[in-house]
Amino acid sequence: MIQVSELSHHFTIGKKDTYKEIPVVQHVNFQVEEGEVVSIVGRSGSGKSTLLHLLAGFMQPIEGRILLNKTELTAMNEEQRAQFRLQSLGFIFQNFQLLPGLTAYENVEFPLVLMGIEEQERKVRVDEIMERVGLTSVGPHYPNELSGGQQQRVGIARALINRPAIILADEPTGSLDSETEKDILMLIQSLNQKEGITFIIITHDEAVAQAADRTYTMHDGQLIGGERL
Ligand SMILES: Nc1ncnc2c1ncn2[C@@H]1O[C@H](COP(=O)(O)OP(=O)(O)OP(=O)(O)O)[C@@H](O)[C@H]1O
Repeated sequence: MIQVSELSHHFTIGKKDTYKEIPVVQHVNFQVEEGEVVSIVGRSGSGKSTLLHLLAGFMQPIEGRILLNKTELTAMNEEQRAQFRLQSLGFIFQNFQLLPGLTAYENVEFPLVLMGIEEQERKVRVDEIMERVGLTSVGPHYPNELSGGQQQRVGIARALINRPAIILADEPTGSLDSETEKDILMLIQSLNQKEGITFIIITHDEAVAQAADRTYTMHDGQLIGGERL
């Protein structure tokens, strides 16, 4: 389902004459099967978020290939990647990244507006997803009127709204207290088990890492481990 080969990326920092290349992802190879939950752990600055952003097509790697469901993401231009993301991927952020001027309902609905889906169908789909993640009563509320856990449920509902086969999550429980973290973890597990959604989750959290089928460790831009326990 996900096949990554020889993926490398560096950032360029500094001024024109004295610029430096900082390698961040180095010759990463890995595969994820349909329906797996894979976690990625590793020290701060080891390159985890950069790897996930490459998988989401937010940016293009310097080298290497990413195949998502047999589609080569790395062969697409920026606009094609954005379109592919909108149609086929979900992304969950640590700090939720909700639009503050939109209600919870409108945040979840937003990707469908971008996809040009008409209002009647949008309503059916948003209502169904909101119910599934336990958000029915908070639809009219703005993000700043919601708890952290509720905001993350809105983030998850938004990630689910395009019915993606793959969800990428960058520290999805990193801003939550431990009780709320458990709720969100259970929601992720139930989405995986009931709907077969594949998850790749970056985490610092032991409980989240342990709930995964496999765990990789990112170390200085390289991915190690990942064996099935
Ligand atoms: N846009 C950028 N320009 C220059 N350097 C960057 C950029 N983004 C990230 N970096 C650098 O790349 C390295 C890896 O960053 P990344 O965010 O991928 O690490 P991480 O493992 O996700 O860290 P954390 O756990 O703290 O989120 C860091 O040294 C960071 O400073």
